[in-house]
Amino acid sequence: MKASSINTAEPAPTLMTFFTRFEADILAGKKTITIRDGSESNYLPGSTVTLATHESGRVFGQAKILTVTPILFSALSNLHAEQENMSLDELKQVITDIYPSEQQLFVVSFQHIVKA
Ligand SMILES: CC(=O)Nc1ccn([C@@H]2O[C@H](CO)[C@@H](O)[C@H]2O)c(=O)n1
Repeated sequence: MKASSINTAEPAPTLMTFFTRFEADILAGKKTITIRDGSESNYLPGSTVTLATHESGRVFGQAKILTVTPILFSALSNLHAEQENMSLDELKQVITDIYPSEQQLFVVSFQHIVKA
């Protein structure tokens, strides 16, 4: 990973937002990773984050951050798709919609621990 990809000036975030449509899968333990760009890659493994909806900021639980791993868009595989509870085609479409033309991404794995 390039040093310039790591934002060392900011403290590790304690809030992680998700589109509301993913809430049920997260609470059911079916979605255990999220894929973010460099600006959202500063999560600290071992830390606990509050989960909230992107649309309204409604808190729906807490999760423990397990790992943060760089990944190129071109290296996304069925393993990632399984952990997102979607097909690889769906996952690539979702990521392209959120992060157009971004190659360098980060897999953030988490364990959902508390329901709000
Ligand atoms: C709301 C917000 O700030 N940002 C994001 C960014 C990503 N995601 C989801 O993570 C996976 C890979 O990107 C897919 O399931 C995405 O839909 C999300 O829910 N919210």
